[in-house]
Amino acid sequence: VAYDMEDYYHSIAWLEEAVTLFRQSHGNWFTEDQGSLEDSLDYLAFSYFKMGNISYALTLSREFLHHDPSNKRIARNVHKYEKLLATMPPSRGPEVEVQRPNVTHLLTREVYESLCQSLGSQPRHYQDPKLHCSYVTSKSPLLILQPMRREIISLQPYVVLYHNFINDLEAEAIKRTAAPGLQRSVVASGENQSAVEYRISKSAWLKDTANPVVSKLDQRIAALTGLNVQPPYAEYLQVVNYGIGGHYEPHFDHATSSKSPLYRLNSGNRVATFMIYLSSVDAGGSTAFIYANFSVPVVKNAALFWWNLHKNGQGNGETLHAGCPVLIGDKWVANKWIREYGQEFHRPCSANPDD
Ligand SMILES: O=C(O)CCC(=O)C(=O)O
Ligand SMILES: [Fe+2]
Repeated sequence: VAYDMEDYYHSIAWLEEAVTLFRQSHGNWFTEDQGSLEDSLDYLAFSYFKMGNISYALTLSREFLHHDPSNKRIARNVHKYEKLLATMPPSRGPEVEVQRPNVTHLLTREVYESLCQSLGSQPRHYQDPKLHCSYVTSKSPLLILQPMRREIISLQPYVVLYHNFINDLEAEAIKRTAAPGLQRSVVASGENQSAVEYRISKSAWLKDTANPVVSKLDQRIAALTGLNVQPPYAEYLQVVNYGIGGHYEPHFDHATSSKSPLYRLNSGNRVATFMIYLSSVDAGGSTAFIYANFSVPVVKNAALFWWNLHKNGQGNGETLHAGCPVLIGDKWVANKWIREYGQEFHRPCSANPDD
């Protein structure tokens, strides 16, 4: 993706790693998609050439020819690089420094990357006693019989983590039911939906009839949030699977324009998100809240809940969040998006923009 987008800063980092691994494997490295040392050298040499480091592009291309002397295109490149170097004044000091691209579509990149590289939020309860853990036993019989362990992660925006919301058997049932229907995830773009490079995962929608576990989860979500999760006041359960490198760059879950397909005439905007972690992940994959400046590590079987809208119906800009790239392992989550309509008596409106 980086190479195709001419983001050579990132393609060089990935390809350097690939070339190193291929070199160390002495030809015994088999990749799923038939990648090879020669492929990586080819792309890496061209990335360096584009960044102006011609002498290193030449070194890498010669290494390529050492392995595959018959490749005419690379032979022509070697010739071209030699000619270029001969006409260039001898360089002084280090070669051209590779600059990090200034990605306009992601102004929040710095914070996003640093939150993803940290270990996730650390307990901050000593800073603010309101950020505490407690058992939730509201009037619901479900919760009286089985109190839920709630950790308040942030007050503005309001984000809480319910530990052991689901059990291992239920999580397996959800993944097993969703697996055959998984398809490349899409996002709302303009008035349509499309696959984009900033959301890399597969997903499937599960109706409550797909498996009895789905309706059990619906009941539990309703008991905990006090919200109406009956269609059309909530969406079906969206099960998402991220592989290595899978991610979802900073975004809002709610519609920021009434033209967005996320905005539904019969149910309004997405008032809240209830996201269940169906797996653990060996490294990476936290959920990062960019403006609020914290990240939540993947806690298997826990569920994260937050309000996307203020009580006056406006989107809460503080909820900008992301699914960090998975580095090792794979990650499964299930999203339940709850709509504005149908909640009139469960979450009354307020004119106060701070509510
Ligand atoms: O995977 C995550 O941690 C976040 C997912 C997310 O934000 C989404 O699916 O809308
Ligand atoms: Fe999201």
